Amino acid sequence: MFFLLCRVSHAGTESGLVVGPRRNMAPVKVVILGGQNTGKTALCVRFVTKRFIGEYDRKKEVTYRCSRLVDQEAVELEILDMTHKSSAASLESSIRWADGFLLVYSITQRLSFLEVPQLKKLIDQTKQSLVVPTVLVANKADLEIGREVTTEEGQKLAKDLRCSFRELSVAETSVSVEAAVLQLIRLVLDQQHPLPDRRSYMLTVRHALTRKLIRSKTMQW
Ligand SMILES: Nc1nc2c(ncn2[C@@H]2O[C@H](COP(=O)(O)OP(=O)(O)OP(=O)(O)O)[C@@H](O)[C@H]2O)c(=O)[nH]1
Repeated sequence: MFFLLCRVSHAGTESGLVVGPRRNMAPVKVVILGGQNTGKTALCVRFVTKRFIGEYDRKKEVTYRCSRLVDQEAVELEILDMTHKSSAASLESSIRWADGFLLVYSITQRLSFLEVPQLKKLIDQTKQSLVVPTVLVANKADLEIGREVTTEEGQKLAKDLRCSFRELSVAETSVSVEAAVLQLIRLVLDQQHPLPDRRSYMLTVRHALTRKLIRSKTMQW
């Protein structure tokens, strides 16, 4: 039997690496959203356990907890796996809770692809932001014979919706799943705590604007 609530620890001084100071002590909160049977649970389980388990007896939302080393920082993760049956209220509160999103569709189900823009709109509206860390995941790439959505369509949609894009097969390998989730974590961390050079750029812009404002006020007086 598979345990729905897992804790897998990969943090610490794995491989003798020195873990640097954390940019973020709070867990990074991720929600997985998408249409029915797109492989959301399979993706969560693959990420947490590295295993692909074909069928799941799951009727409600499940939160997985684990940790990872991301760029030599230990990061705690909470991943909420939504079902396609989740109520609108629960969907909205989950979106409010999350820091980042994995939007999953299946390349063999065009309908799941067509549902993505609506979900992204709901995320943007609920978060009241157009820069919400999001990775669009095109799953089931192993089922080429049943493909209904091209890679180019996926890439274009991701660009239109301001998301990163990954086409992968949860069934085939855990490497691409790991890469997709880590990409999302980096997007979240970078948004929460911009890199020093980006921060100093922002400060330069702010100082320049302040100087301009002071000068224009001085001229008015
Ligand atoms: N061939 C293939 N099958 C996959 C892949 N990922 C998931 N599946 C299968 O797709 C089916 C649905 O997977 P789930 O993970 O239960 O999908 P879900 O999105 O969580 O489903 P809901 O409960 O409807 O929300 C299962 O039979 C999985 O084994 C994949 O990459 N390739």
